[in-house]
Amino acid sequence: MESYSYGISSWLARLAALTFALAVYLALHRRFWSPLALVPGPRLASITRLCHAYHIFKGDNSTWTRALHKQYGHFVRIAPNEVSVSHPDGPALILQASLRKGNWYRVFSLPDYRYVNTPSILDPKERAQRTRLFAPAFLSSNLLQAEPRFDAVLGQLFGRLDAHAAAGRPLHLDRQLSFAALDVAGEALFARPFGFAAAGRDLDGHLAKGRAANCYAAVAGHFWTLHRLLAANPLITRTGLLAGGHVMRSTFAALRCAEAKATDADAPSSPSVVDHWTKAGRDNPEVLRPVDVEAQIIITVGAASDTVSCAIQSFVYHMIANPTSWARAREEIESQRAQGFCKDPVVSYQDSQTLPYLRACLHESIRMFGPSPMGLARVAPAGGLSIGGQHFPEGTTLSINPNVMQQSKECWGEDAEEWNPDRWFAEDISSKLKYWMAFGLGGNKCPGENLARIELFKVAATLVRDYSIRQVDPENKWQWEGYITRVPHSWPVYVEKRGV
Ligand code: HEM
Repeated sequence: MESYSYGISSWLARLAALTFALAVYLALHRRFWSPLALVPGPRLASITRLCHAYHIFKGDNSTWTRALHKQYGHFVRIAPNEVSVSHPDGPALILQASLRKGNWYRVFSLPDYRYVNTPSILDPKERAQRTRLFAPAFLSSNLLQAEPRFDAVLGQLFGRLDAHAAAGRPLHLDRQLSFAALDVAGEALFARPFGFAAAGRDLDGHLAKGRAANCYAAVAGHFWTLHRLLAANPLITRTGLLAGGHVMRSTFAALRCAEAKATDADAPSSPSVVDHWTKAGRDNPEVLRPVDVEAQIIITVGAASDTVSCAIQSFVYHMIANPTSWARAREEIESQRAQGFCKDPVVSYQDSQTLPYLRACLHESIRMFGPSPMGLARVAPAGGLSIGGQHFPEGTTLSINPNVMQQSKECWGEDAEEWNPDRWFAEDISSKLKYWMAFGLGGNKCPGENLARIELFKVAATLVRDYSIRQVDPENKWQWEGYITRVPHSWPVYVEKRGV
């Protein structure tokens, strides 16, 4: 018996020694013999993905990546097989070329790996085929048919501001903006709100759960095999442990309703995004199964609120820190009002397009602090890819972080890190637009950009016209975590309503 247990422990010791030797070999290989060995970056990052994953988990991936580029230059090895690129040719060669997406994107298969949607499809041709069916629903002309319904939701948001202004109470604008963005998304997608803006509070802990899921997914995408076994496993989703919540229940109820409406000859005109998509599914059953439409809707609901909330927060935060910009934007609106524009209770999208300075401020605030903190990752094609004289072998993951490019002095000039909306009127601005990539670039660009722009312009114009806003503590800096989306918080404000 003794010799039997001695035999087992000796085998275990040998197994441990072998595992250790393999790990050392792998580390040495990645560090010194990999084709990327000469690309600079933190030593630990060249050996293990854990270093990058740690910064994603901490929520500071975007600032970490920016600091690394300042230290190491255009190319930084942020993981054994991933190089972050800040070379000015990078956006065109990586994002505007039709390259396969990095494996991380598979994490968007939600609720589990059986569900395929456009962000989780890595192959560019396959993705483009499906995007062609989904995209028409997001044309501005379609979305704007729902503008009166958006106004009803935004009216609830501004009603909340009015109540806080009247009571002189501090307001957590970040939360109210997220509620409104969720409900505008509900209106656009299903022609019904989720009910957050009316309630003025989180329902079913959606925001908190969503942010935990955002953190989990941002990390889990880099550990796909484990994720597939655990959270993205149909056996787990069937238990219902991870699904559910008010938004999911409302989403599926609205979907069933859209499917029923599809067979209803008396269905009203002005179809919602989901009406368009269920019809596209019926017309193209070989490409788009009902489950594919569901997968696309789930991801779209998830992508539509914190992004918009972050962008509007960025606008307000930067504008109140730069009161001359706020005053100039208000002057612009007043002069348009004198000519009969911008008079609706919530400024119409059409009227907001007569405000070039406001547009410049919106673009500048998203340039300074955009909602997407992750590097947008693509894979070097057969034959590899050369950028600025550096060759990357086939299969290397090359990522571009929008925040790095948007504040690069090489791309934007010496004042790249400073607030300056006037840069958007400079003669050479068109040559810089390829470095403004808050919505991504190329074939994978954000499909929700039109909806986001409608919300951003309407809310920004109405806020500047009707309110004065200041932080409760003017010295306070907002806080934020950046996982898949950056979510600022902890900067309560006082609002004052203007007599307009
Ligand atoms: C200011 C607001 C927004 C910003 C800055 C933003 C930004 C982005 C970015 C950077 C991407 C990834 C591009 C890439 O992987 O290369 C993306 C993808 C996506 N966005 Fe947005 N987004 C915003 C609002 C919205 C809204 C309102 C919706 C929905 C109505 C939406 C839906 C999506 C979807 C579904 C994807 C995945 C697209 C795909 O790969 O097929 N986004 N967005």
